[in-house]
Amino acid sequence: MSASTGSGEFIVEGGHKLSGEITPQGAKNEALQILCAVLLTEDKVTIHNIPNIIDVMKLIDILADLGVNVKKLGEGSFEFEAKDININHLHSKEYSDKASKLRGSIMVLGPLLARYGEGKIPKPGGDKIGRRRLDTHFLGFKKLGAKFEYTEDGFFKIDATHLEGTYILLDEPSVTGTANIIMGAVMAKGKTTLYNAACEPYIQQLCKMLNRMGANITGYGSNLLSIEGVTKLGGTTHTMLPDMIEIGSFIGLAAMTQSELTIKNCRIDELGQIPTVFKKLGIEMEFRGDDIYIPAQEHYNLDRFIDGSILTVADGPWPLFTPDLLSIVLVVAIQAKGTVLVHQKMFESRLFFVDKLIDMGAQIILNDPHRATVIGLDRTSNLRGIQMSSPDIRAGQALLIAALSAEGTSVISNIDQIDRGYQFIDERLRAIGAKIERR
Ligand SMILES: CC(=O)N[C@H]1[C@@H](OP(=O)(O)OP(=O)(O)OC[C@H]2O[C@@H](n3ccc(=O)[nH]c3=O)[C@H](O)[C@@H]2O)O[C@H](CO)[C@@H](O)[C@@H]1O
Ligand SMILES: C=C(OP(=O)(O)O)C(=O)O
Repeated sequence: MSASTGSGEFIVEGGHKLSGEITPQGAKNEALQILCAVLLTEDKVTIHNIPNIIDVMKLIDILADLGVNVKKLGEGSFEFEAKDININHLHSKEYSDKASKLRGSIMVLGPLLARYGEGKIPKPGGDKIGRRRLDTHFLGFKKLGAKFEYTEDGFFKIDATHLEGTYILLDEPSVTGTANIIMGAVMAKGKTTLYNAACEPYIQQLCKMLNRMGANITGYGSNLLSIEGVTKLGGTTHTMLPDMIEIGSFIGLAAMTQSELTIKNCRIDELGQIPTVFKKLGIEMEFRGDDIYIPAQEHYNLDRFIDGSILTVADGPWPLFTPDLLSIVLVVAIQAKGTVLVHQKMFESRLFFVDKLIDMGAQIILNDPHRATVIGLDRTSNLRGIQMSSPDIRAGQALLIAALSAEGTSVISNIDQIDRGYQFIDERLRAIGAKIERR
């Protein structure tokens, strides 16, 4: 499968205002869950609004290798039929190589366990943003009756002849862990109660899809799920929500580049705290139907807390603010008026990219690996274009936003870190006036 890929670099000429409309792609992290769920039935599953990004295309490739019949119906629309799965493929080098390239591949385990009683995966890839443990997944599978082994050659293996529903208290509300355990439990015997479950819109979408396939899940949207096992699931049609992380990134982009932008079809009702947090950064926005309109703003003032103390923006499991947008918040604060503490609680190594922003002229203190204080420039000086490498998907997008706002030319290398999550980003930004080239 081909994606909007590229190794290579972006050459960005900063300092140009953008304008017009931009439409968010389908949600990356939802797509990774939904695609794995096609393994749960031998019937046809049609999925729309699949983003054309590296991680998603890699996962579709893995499904095809496993024997899923994949048919492209149109842009972003595919039909999947998991009739004859070749479970032996799990032991091949090809599977091992491909599955270790992305985080989302871990979610093939739940469906394979539910349908075939076994699953195997190498340590999955994804962003290198600190320790990313997988314990929650396997604690859940073990509770359902599976045997778990971490093999000497670095594979996570699960086996179960019989899965039985039970009460599971998750040690943390892991997003992919919750999705995996739900998919493992949908066809287990009896009732599974899952407490301290993640409840991101991604999980809610997955549960809605599974229910349409014949599952019996209640409580999604909260941290207490009840799953009555069924014997079989059937086909369905599913449409991905717009990517809320892209929406947040575009809000940040508009503010930093003083651009008037309309972000189309945002499903504002599913955005949780995202608009509120950007409003706390002083960014004006108007909801026009389901579009978010952002006027060109030369200045924006960071809020303070009611008692006048300095604002903190921190992440947390949904419905708290998603960690995937903190890098964008950080970059937006650079040109705001005021001071903000950005507190990345969930990941240990996601803030180190601030060094590059400091090189560009930003006023930031990295207090420790989890916290950075940004002292807004309020446009008293511009960022300068520099040469930099994109360390992870969201830091990459944050650096791109910084580069678009900066004076002069920036070169951003390692851009498949950006292409991993943002579909044809250079083309889409050029369409609203950005001077960006891929080489
Ligand atoms: C493919 C995919 O869907 N990736 C997303 C998924 O990753 P993923 O499912 O891998 O992330 P998890 O939810 O498991 O955990 C993320 C990190 O937060 C920590 N943690 C988690 C819960 C908690 O209450 N306290 C805490 O500190 C975990 O230990 C871990 O370091 O969810 C993350 C958290 O929203 C997002 O950043 C990733 O983009
Ligand atoms: C951290 C992210 O992705 P992944 O879990 O795939 O590394 C992300 O989408 O911001």
